[in-house]
Amino acid sequence: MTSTHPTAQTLDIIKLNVRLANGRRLLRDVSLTLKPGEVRALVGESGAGKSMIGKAVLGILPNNLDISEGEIILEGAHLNAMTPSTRRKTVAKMSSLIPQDPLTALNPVRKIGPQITDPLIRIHGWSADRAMKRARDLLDRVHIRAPERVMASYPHELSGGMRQRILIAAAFAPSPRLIVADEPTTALDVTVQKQILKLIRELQRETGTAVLFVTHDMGVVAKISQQVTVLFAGRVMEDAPTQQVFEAPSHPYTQALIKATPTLNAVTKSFSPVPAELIAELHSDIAKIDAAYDAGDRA
Ligand SMILES: Nc1ncnc2c1ncn2[C@@H]1O[C@H](COP(=O)(O)OP(=O)(O)OP(=O)(O)O)[C@@H](O)[C@H]1O
Repeated sequence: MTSTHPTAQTLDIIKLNVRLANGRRLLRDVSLTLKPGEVRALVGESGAGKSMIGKAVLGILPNNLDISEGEIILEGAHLNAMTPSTRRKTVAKMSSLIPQDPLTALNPVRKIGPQITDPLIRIHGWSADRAMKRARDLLDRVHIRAPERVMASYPHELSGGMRQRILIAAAFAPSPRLIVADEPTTALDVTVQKQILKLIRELQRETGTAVLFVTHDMGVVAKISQQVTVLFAGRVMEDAPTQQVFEAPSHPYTQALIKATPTLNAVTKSFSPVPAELIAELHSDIAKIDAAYDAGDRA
């Protein structure tokens, strides 16, 4: 049977490498897929390259970093083959970001309303009325009381939890195919974190939007995702269904991450940090892989 779609995936990342100008690789042959309606967690400790994958997909890598090799295919569109301006428009139409820090993500001198409606009008070509109605509906859906009053407020007049709800509403408003959620609960209080996670999960299920969910917390992985990519130093250590990862983690680093998560081990209180010897061993393996890769480049 032939399909009219060039790919059945929402997102396909194939052997993605990101380098610094001096040649040092920060992402190393990262491959992953995201099916429509799926949540894939990207998990690993600080510096693993989780955010960088999200930024590479959205085309917002810092200027000093380059995609040196690999493919990013969003809804069948080969992003790396596009001109920067076509790429920007394609990504803006198909995807949204829920950022880590809601305060810096919002413009402090603009009211909330236009910050939600402007992209709907500018990028998606909606009428002002349609955009206003959608903003009101979504604010209501994320449990913001008095949406009209909130839309007329400035970001500093609202709590951190409310600001993050607003960004969740804004991300879901255009019904994107993909949402990148970059540690969306890290900057919030623990009780607010739980509510925000629940909200993202509910909206994701209702809308069927595929989500790439960046987190350092295996407890969050267990709650939100169906698939997991475990990263260490810009390299995929394990890629498997979430349930399988918790029942039978195959990589020692995944096993160590699970043991190191207090919320997963709250009953036994037997959590322990990722062993330094394991980290050293993984770094040494990666140095060998990099040397072989660079030798291949020079050959
Ligand atoms: N603009 C940059 N220039 C140089 N190195 C960078 C730059 N941005 C990130 N890095 C490095 O790339 C690696 C991956 O960074 P990234 O932010 O993706 O990590 P992360 O897994 O999201 O960690 P965290 O949870 O701390 O944000 C890190 O070693 C980081 O220091």
